[in-house]
Amino acid sequence: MSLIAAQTLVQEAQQQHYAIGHFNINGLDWITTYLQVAQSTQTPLILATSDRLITDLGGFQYLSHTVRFLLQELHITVPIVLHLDHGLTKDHVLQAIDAGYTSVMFDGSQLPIAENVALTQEIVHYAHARNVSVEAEVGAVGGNEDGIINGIQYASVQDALKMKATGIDMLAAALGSVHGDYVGKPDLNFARMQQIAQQTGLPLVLHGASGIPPEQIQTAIKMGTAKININTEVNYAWLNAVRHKITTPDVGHEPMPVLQAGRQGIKSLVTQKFTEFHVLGKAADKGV
Ligand SMILES: O=C(O)C[C@@H](O)[C@H](O)C(=O)COP(=O)(O)O
Ligand SMILES: [Zn+2]
Repeated sequence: MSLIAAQTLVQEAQQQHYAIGHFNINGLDWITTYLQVAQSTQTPLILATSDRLITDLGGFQYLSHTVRFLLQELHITVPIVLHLDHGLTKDHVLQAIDAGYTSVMFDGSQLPIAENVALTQEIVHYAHARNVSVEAEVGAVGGNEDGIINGIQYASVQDALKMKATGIDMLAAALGSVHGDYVGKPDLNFARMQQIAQQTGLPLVLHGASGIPPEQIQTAIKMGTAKININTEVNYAWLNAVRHKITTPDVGHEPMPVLQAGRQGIKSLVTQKFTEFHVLGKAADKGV
């Protein structure tokens, strides 16, 4: 199957109360493992590359060609989206589209809302003419820097409605989630999430989902969250598995057993998240 855009996947997920897993790529092992888990469990998947890592990962063209090649090579038949995560500039977003990405996020969360909306509008025109889905952000997801959480700005209903008018396909409404490790408990504003979901009707995206307890994930899904972004927890799963393997006495000098342990760590975590998001097996349900 070739790559697809995200809009039908997230709309179906929103209607049927499950969420599509968005998993970030941190190297070739992440791509192959994500694809293998998706295929073996018959689960649709969003493969995401964060703009901040594009150069280190080889660039848009390399990533687009590699993913397309692997779809053929691994005989992938389940729906797969290639998504640009946290696109930093309009120029980068258009480059990703031109390289063959099937979904993009423009992250204008640091801009005044009028500028964020205006740039998103231009991106929507360009993307939709090429059947590429668009995600935008209102409010700002927080971050953990040196053990201090900062930068959280709760999204307002007014800003969400302004962003909906651009014609976006899904909305990252920042409501207290944090990228990376949480300090203390996540403090999500579910009342606001419900208002934004009801008044915009858009599938919502939950960023910074690593470390959010399963019961809060279930609440978010019930309220209309249809795409959930995970990076930190996958990377801990990989790191812990690699660390464990490397410190076994008989590890030897071959990298492959260590890399295989890392892949297994990724696989277990992704399978667990698919189950939590109620998306496991959804490609089989549809007879894809
Ligand atoms: O780390 C990145 O650049 C990608 C993440 O921001 C991703 O969009 C995300 O929201 C995952 O959050 P995490 O699970 O808390 O790392
Ligand atoms: Zn994010």
